[in-house]
Amino acid sequence: MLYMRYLNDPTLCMDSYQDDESINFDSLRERIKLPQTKRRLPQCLIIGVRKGGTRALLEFLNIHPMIQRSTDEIHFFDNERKYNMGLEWYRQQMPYSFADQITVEKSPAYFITEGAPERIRAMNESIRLLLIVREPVTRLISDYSQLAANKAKKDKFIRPFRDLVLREDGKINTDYRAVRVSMYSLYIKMWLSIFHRDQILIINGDRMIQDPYPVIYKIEQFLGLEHRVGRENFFYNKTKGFYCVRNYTVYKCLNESKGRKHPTIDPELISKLRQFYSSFNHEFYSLARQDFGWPDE
Ligand SMILES: Nc1ncnc2c1ncn2[C@@H]1O[C@H](COP(=O)(O)OS(=O)(=O)O)[C@@H](OP(=O)(O)O)[C@H]1O
Repeated sequence: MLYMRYLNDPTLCMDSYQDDESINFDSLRERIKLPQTKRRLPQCLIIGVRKGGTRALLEFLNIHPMIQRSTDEIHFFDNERKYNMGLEWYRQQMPYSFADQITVEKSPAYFITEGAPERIRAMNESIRLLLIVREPVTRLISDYSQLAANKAKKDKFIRPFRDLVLREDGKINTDYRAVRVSMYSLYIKMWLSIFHRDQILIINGDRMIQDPYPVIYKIEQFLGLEHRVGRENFFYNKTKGFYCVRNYTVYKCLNESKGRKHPTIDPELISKLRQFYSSFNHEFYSLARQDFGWPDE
């Protein structure tokens, strides 16, 4: 009965980064299927951007009792093999939910994948999309830090940031994927050609780091949800240097792969990168109908 209450009230579930002593609600939900629940295709997707704060956003949203989220990134719409397994396979990857709950999945690669918007529209043309972006140079450095950390784990050689982002002639190396991902205007165009602007909420990831509460409040409105996530659900953890979440049972921060220390980059190179992104940024503001105010140099 106690578990029934926990399972019925997902405000009590902050399961993706639970420690060993806590109850793992995701796995419990998998084992105890409540009557009236079933796996449903997502009605809301976090489409990106990589290193924008997608995991924090998903976990913050998961505090809401009317939201159920897929803990894993499914990569259904950006992976041919998975896409060919069909929508029924995708549905099976989703958590159990009640009919009035909203299922959310996040895979940051969707944002940059050609064809993903068409595939998503074919699943649900009235889907709600969340895109969280960060200042493009910060995002690039974050992306590099992740790739460097992965190489370090495998004892592989890590090329310096400068060598990857600059070509031999000193121009910005747009062949480097991490550089390209921050050229947001290129990708938002393909989404806006498929979806109505009102179906996409674009979130400022740098602001969410400073104060997650208003961001989640806005998303509650966007998704037509009752306001249920309060300021009291967030607390700033000095050691982590980021906001973490709490409710009746949980007091948790994202794991160490989120909020990595970034390498120090030569300010001249930062300035050069900002200049490079400037025209893409202004085009993005105009398409997004939102001025993010990112520095032009
Ligand atoms: N509350 C909270 N806790 C920890 N980290 C936070 C939080 N809010 C935003 N962020 C930022 O999220 C960055 C990782 O972004 P993603 O989760 O989108 O990364 S990924 O694309 O899924 O790998 C991560 O980037 P790095 O700082 O480079 O690690 C964080 O800056």
